[in-house]
Amino acid sequence: MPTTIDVDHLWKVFGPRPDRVPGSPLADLSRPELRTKTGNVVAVHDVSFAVEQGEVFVVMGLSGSGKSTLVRCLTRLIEPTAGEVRIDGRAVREMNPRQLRDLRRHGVAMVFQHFGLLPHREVIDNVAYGLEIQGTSRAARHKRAGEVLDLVGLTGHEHQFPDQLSGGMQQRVGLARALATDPAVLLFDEPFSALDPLIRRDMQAEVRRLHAEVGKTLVFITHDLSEALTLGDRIAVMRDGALVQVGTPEELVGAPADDYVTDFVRDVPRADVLTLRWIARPRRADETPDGEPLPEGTLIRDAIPRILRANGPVRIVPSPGAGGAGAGGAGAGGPGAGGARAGGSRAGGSRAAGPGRSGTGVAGARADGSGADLVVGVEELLPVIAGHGDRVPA
Ligand SMILES: Nc1ncnc2c1ncn2[C@@H]1O[C@H](COP(=O)(O)OP(=O)(O)OP(=O)(O)O)[C@@H](O)[C@H]1O
Repeated sequence: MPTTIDVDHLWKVFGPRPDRVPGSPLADLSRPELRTKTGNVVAVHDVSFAVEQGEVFVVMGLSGSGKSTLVRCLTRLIEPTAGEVRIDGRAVREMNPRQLRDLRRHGVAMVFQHFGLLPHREVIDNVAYGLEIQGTSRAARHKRAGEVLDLVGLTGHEHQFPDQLSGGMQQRVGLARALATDPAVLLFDEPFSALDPLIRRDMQAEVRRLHAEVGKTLVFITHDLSEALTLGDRIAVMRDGALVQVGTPEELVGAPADDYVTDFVRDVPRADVLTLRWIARPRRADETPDGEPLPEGTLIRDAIPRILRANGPVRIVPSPGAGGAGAGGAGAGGPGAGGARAGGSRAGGSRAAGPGRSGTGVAGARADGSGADLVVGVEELLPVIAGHGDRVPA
């Protein structure tokens, strides 16, 4: 899969003489120490990652961890202090003002929490705004705006004004406006955090549906873990400007890189996120598997009744199209299901996919040469169902 966004050792330092911080001993100071000593804040701290074409990449972290600054640096809405960003292979920091304008008009669109709609323009003209700036004729831009309004379920509302719509509908207009110019990349900065929970869930479903339909590359900021797990093919967890871990929902929940990530995922029901590959083990010589085998990408939650009913362990087989022991994919039906996309990240703290317990789980079992005869029995299920499966040592 081609890389759409490539971020390489990116820094953003606010305050006086920011250039002196990246790569110097000052960068090792804590945020409060650095602020006291120099008046600087490192909002983005030596961050590297790659987003593949068509991927939904979520950036998650507590308030102040640097999510917004990082995402704004991608199109230089905030000027990075050091490092490189490439979008579709083009070095963003080397772009001149005209190239940068082109990138923002055609290549990358943003959807913000505050919808940023123009209050005195009808919905259709809000959606067509980006096309108008591009110089598209009125008829052509209205035609396109009508198409994307249909895509987000707002046909019939073309001639209303934004304040005549609910918050959820206004955010759909924001989505339609971002889609109208057919950008390759959509950046979402906490777009749904002002919406009430039910509408928020609707909008998350809408984003998943649109993603399946239009196949754009999405970068989505949230501080909400369940939103991250619902939407993300991969999730990058930020703390104090740095990336702590980049991984699939399954990797974050199954193998949190440190206490910060562990705290984030503590209350996630593991059986709802982890798949059978996480707990599969080699069959013992005295065991006879029972019943139809289960694909390794099956969510543990969905396999529980089968495994509990079986007379003996159930054989685990590769998921269709999974390509063997690539344990990085979310697998069939998992949150953020969408194939093995764990590769490509150079983030510090990112773990190899798989359960990390030697001899257990698909990756471990195959790595120790025990062949493909893997099983899951009741004894593997119990720790997960009880909610305290083995914690992976750091
Ligand atoms: N213009 C600025 N000048 C100085 N410091 C800034 C500026 N913008 C952001 N910061 C600081 O950079 C750090 C990262 O801020 P940022 O807004 O990127 O975090 P965030 O994770 O997006 O937070 P939130 O979820 O609250 O929006 C914070 O400590 C913030 O105070």
